[in-house]
Amino acid sequence: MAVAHVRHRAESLKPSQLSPLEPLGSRTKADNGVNGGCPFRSMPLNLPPQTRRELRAARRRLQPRQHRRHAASVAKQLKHHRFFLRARRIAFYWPTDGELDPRPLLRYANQRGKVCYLPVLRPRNTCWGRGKIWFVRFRPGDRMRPNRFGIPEPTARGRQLKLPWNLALVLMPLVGFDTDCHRIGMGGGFYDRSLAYLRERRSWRRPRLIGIAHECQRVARIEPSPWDIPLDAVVTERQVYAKPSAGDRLVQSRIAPS
Ligand SMILES: Nc1nc2c(c(=O)[nH]1)N(C=O)[C@@H](CNc1ccc(C(=O)N[C@@H](CCC(=O)O)C(=O)O)cc1)CN2
Ligand SMILES: Nc1ncnc2c1ncn2[C@@H]1O[C@H](COP(=O)(O)OP(=O)(O)OP(=O)(O)O)[C@@H](O)[C@H]1O
Repeated sequence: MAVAHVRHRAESLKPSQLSPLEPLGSRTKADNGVNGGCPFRSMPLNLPPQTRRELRAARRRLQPRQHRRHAASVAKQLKHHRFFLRARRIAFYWPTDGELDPRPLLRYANQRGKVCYLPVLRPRNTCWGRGKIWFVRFRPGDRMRPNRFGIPEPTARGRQLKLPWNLALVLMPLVGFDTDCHRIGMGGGFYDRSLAYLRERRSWRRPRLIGIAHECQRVARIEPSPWDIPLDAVVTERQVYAKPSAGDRLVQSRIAPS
């Protein structure tokens, strides 16, 4: 329903901006953007601002009942996911702007003895630089204060702070994703900057990264930018999208038409 609404809105966009907003299920397999049938084959992360706005509007249009159902479904799938089961320290986020609500899973995780964190924009002047996030320990009921974007954050004073390499799993909000687990965020680059160390030191401790989204945030294809950190998986109310393995990519390139 929400997707149909997006399609209706999309009709007023320029042709080059149409396809990422269309439900992929409405196209034939040959036309789904993977093999060139899609006029919008790939989408750079430095998107036209209008595309980000449309994707954000799509998730905001979901009804409260749909939000609850999606949140419950994602929690149900993740409770049994091996990354969640194995992780002790897990970063969540406080939902804003129609994002899928991870708080049912947060409550469950807290009951199961997991140590939960929320992102906080650079709480102090530290060597962990500008435009990055810390992760602050959070228990349901803790005091919160809005950050500069109006998103509630736990107050950092006296709380345990963690950097990403101390976490086992980071659940990430997103604005758009594709089935290769590429992510478009709000455009601040906070997660990418905070995880940039993973590009330089591959053997460095790496948290598992799972994007959480509504199905209506799926786009045909995102061309990753050089700073983009790929996710291990994306979970929606419908399914878990796992990052294709190197083996899958090899097979795909062998069968792809030259
Ligand atoms: N729930 C949640 N928490 C999060 C993020 C997120 O995406 N979701 N972030 C993910 O990185 C960080 C915050 N990043 C954000 C980046 C831009 C905007 C935003 O609304 N920008 C406005 C412009 C506002 C302005 O310039 O003052 C906009 O795009 O309209 C919000 C959060 C950390 N916490
Ligand atoms: N590792 C990095 N170092 C410096 N700048 C970066 C890095 N990663 C991203 N940026 C900058 O951040 C800006 C926004 O990046 P991008 O559009 O990928 O953000 P995003 O992933 O959508 O946002 P967010 O992570 O906050 O949800 C880019 O213009 C880029 O210049």
